[in-house]
Amino acid sequence: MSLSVTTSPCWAQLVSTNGITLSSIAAVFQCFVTANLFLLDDNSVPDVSTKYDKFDFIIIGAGSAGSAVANRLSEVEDWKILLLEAGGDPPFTSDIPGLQTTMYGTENDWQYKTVNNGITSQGLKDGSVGWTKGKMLGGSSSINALAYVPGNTQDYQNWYDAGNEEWSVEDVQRCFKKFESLQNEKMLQDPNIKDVYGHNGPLIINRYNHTLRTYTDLVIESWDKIGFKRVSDLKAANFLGSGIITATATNGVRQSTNKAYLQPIKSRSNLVIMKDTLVTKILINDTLSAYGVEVEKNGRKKVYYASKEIILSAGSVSSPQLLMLSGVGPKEHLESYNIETLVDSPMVGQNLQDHALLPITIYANAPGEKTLLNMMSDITKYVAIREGVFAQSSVISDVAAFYSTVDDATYPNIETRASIIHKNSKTLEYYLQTKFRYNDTVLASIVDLNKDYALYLFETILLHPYSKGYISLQSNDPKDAPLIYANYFDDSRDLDVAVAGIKMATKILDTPYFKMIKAFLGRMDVPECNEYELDSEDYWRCICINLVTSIFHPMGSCKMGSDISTSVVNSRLQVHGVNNLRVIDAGVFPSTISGNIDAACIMVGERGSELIKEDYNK
Ligand SMILES: Cc1cc2nc3c(=O)[nH]c(=O)nc-3n(C[C@H](O)[C@H](O)[C@H](O)COP(=O)(O)OP(=O)(O)OC[C@H]3O[C@@H](n4cnc5c(N)ncnc54)[C@H](O)[C@@H]3O)c2cc1C
Repeated sequence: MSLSVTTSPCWAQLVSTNGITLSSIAAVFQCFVTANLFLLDDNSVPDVSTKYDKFDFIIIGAGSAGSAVANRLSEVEDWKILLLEAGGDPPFTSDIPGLQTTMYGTENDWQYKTVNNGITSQGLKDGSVGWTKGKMLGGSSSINALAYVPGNTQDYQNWYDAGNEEWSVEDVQRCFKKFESLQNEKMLQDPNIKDVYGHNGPLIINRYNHTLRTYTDLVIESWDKIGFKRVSDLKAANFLGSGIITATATNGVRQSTNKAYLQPIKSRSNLVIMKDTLVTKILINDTLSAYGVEVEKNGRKKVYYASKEIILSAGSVSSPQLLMLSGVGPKEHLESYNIETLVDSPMVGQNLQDHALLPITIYANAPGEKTLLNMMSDITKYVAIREGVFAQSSVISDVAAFYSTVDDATYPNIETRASIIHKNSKTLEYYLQTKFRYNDTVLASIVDLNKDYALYLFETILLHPYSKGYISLQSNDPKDAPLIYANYFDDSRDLDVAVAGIKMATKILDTPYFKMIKAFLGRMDVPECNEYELDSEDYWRCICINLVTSIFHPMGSCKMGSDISTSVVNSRLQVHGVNNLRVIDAGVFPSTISGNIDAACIMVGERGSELIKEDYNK
């Protein structure tokens, strides 16, 4: 194996002082990159400092939605567009699906944490939930877990029925198809699947050639037996049932919105992309019209002006923060930080929703252990042909079930994802630490059982929680992260749904495959829960309260709606009370989506761009 001879110093990085971790694996890849043994796509944009300070449109944030907006608006040749992004180029680990979690806690992550409320998530470090968010070109689409889930049509019917007339199901579906490019040959051969996807858009969607397909198929077969009916494609089945999720990846490489929307147009002469540029304030004049932004780049402050509009696409956490710092928000709150209130907009930062994640840990005697040699061959395989475990999302597999705790419902309220982890996994501890932040006791209880058994970690996700949180300022300094009050289980109905959903999912233990592999439920060591019988309702209530985390889907904090007392933007995404200012990101979702929300964010970027073009007859 020539790689092992020429790269022996690289292999030495594999075992760090903490054993083999995903970080040490990333270090091996880095070594190959440095030695020019591993060719990468160019995901960078040149670092410009433009001499111009006047543009037609300024877009704040080059994330999932903002990248789409930058691309679509700069199609109009006589518009000059400035795209401002606080982060830089994505690291090479962004391209490699299996190294996704190695970006958590780095400069490419905003590293937000929720405020510890002393009640929920007490089995996590500091009682606070990590809210990872991408800080780079492509935003969170460059760090996310790559699941492509456009949601159930009822989600968008709900938006429309709430009075948001620009968001009919037909318009929304047209916008999804506009950016999709399905490239899975098997799926394309089935007309029922082919027809529900777009084929000529910028974002490539495919399925993984998953290394654990034998096991994931058996999980789907088992779900089918407990009533989560197997479907041939989840989008075609309107995200009800179980099956394989498509991914924003192809041939082993992530397809972020940076790759899909920005790289192909980075040399457009009417578009300036400025990286490492933090927007600190939106400037609004006496007639309540937004006309510019203050930024900070390399410690220097500067102002840029927009003659037409400013588009805020900084994501659900930063967008409300920037609005408040700029004088648009709840008056009393702004006054408490000595910020002059230009528009008293009470809903800014309110209505925050997230998809809560609850774990189920099932152990079994298959799949077996991976050796060091297996792991070296995994790395070699990816470097050589972009296949194998690093060509697929970190630990989580690509199968999911969407179901309802209400009998015969056609609208799912739970998504469950299966992570299948080899016995005595070398990377499980790192994964649990970085993604879930479990405290040492909880962590040890999961990792210890995995020493002798494979782990089936089912992530139970609450799709439509009633609980709502909010975002408020910590100070009037734009560099201070805002305070995030997630309020998981604030509404007790959510706990009922979560426990009912988990009880439905654990029925999988009674299916033939799980019996064959002698599967059993493992106890997660949370002292408050240890008095309860395993798998009892009380046990699950206690686990849900103590171990609730996030699947990183904050939405709704700049809600779309008809008036300023109940929402932040109107149906055309214009900020109530301010001229020339729109929000286009996950913040505007008026209600939750049945699944992972990246696709919906990109769709919002596409639809928002259409609305802007309509307003200027372009
Ligand atoms: C770890 C993780 C895993 C996820 N997994 C999935 C998944 O598998 N499937 C799925 O569908 N969804 C997933 N999501 C969710 C999804 O990726 C996000 O909801 C979506 O990308 C959000 O899009 P957005 O445009 O609202 O914001 P973002 O994509 O977060 O973009 C906001 C951008 O604005 C920039 N910005 C913020 N503040 C400023 C400022 N003041 N000045 C300049 N720039 C600023 C940020 O750096 C960022 O680039 C995941 C998210 C995370 C974080």
